[in-house]
Amino acid sequence: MKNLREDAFKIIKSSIDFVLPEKAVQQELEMIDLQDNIHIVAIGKAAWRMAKAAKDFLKDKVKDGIVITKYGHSQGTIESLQIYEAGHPIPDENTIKSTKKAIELVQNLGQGDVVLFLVSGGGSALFELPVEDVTLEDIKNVTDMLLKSGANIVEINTVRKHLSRVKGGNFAKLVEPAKIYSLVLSDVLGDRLDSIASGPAYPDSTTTEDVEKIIKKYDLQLSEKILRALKNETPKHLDNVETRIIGSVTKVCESAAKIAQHLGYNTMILTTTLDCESKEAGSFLAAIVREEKEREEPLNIPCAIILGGETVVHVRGNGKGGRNQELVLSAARGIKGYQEVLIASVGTDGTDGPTDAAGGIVDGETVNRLQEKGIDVENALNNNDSYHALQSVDGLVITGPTGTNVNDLTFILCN
Ligand SMILES: Nc1ncnc2c1ncn2[C@@H]1O[C@H](COP(=O)(O)OP(=O)(O)O)[C@@H](O)[C@H]1O
Ligand SMILES: O=C(O)[C@@H](CO)OP(=O)(O)O
Ligand SMILES: [Mg+2]
Repeated sequence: MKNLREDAFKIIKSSIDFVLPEKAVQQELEMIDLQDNIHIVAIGKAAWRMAKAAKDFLKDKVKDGIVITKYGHSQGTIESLQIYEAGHPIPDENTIKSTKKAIELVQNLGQGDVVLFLVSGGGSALFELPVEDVTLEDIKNVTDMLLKSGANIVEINTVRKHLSRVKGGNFAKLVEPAKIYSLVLSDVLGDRLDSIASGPAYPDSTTTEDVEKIIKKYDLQLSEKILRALKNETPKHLDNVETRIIGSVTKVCESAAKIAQHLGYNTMILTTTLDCESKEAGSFLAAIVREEKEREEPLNIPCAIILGGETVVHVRGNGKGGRNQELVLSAARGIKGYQEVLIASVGTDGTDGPTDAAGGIVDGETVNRLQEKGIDVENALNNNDSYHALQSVDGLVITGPTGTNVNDLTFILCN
């Protein structure tokens, strides 16, 4: 007899453990011949663990360095490195303060110097110094508007890059003439290096014309000042950078598949590029569950169907939630009454939206349990209040910050 819920938590924990950055950072450093006097700059939600792994491996070769991560994501001091925490997903004063410190660290380096740049998602909010005339307040407003617009991360970062002195390759320019080795943990579908953390050390493929299209597409209401600032073009060529991707959503899907197989499920990775509206993804997953229960297609049961990606939410209500929680709550509607089924979805960084949950988990009884509590699923979804709905039926997955960030893992278990 299988315990689907227990298995789901095992799959979540083990597959996230598998994509913690330590091993990947070390493996990559073993292949690069770095001399002494290395300067570490680590940004993003996985910055602390990436920097710790690099320092443990390179030891005294590290001259100095800086870690900029999200609040609650650092785990103490690291010898020779300054550690900062700042606001995410909306940047704050500490974002600017620590970014200035990073610039100070690199701006007077010479040709023989090397910056080891450790990049992970979250970097866009955590690493920022706006172009002239644009204030932190402006950046906060634009970020908030973009995050709620339903724009995907590539579109969001296309706009952010054109307002920044460090994004879109601009940081690499500040590091010149020193060289940058960049190790990147990808949380962007298709591993687009100019989008991950807004590509501070990668030639930017997006243009001011792209920015204009995005403003039109999402009807963004921006001031004259911001529109003027958005005319800044980003660097298209960089000569001082070498970049390697050391982890992505594909890896977490592969590890989830292995664990599910080990637990006795027939397993398939359906996609690693799920990118539609969260609610629609939920409905689609419910349809797959019904197919499994009615016809045992596409897999014989017991089965685990795994998806990776990053869905989007048009936030219109004023509830609390995140894209993974919204996805599973939406899915709960379509699997109502089915026995021995489960759908789970989590952010591998341990935080889904502005909540303390990594994601959510639902089964065939979830909607009935919500009704017993007097919660209407449609209302909760319309108000983007998936967190409180799931909380009332023990449907939240809480892991705390994981120290990695390779996007979202979603899966179905059927027995
Ligand atoms: N109440 C809500 N319900 C669902 N999604 C939300 C809600 N509030 C914010 N979001 C979504 O959460 C996203 C930010 O969540 P977060 O997990 O920090 O993203 P990431 O892990 O990609 O940094 C925003 O893009 C927004 O669309
Ligand atoms: O920093 C960013 O631009 C994005 C993508 O890398 O990460 P997150 O969605 O975690 O903020
Ligand atoms: Mg993201």
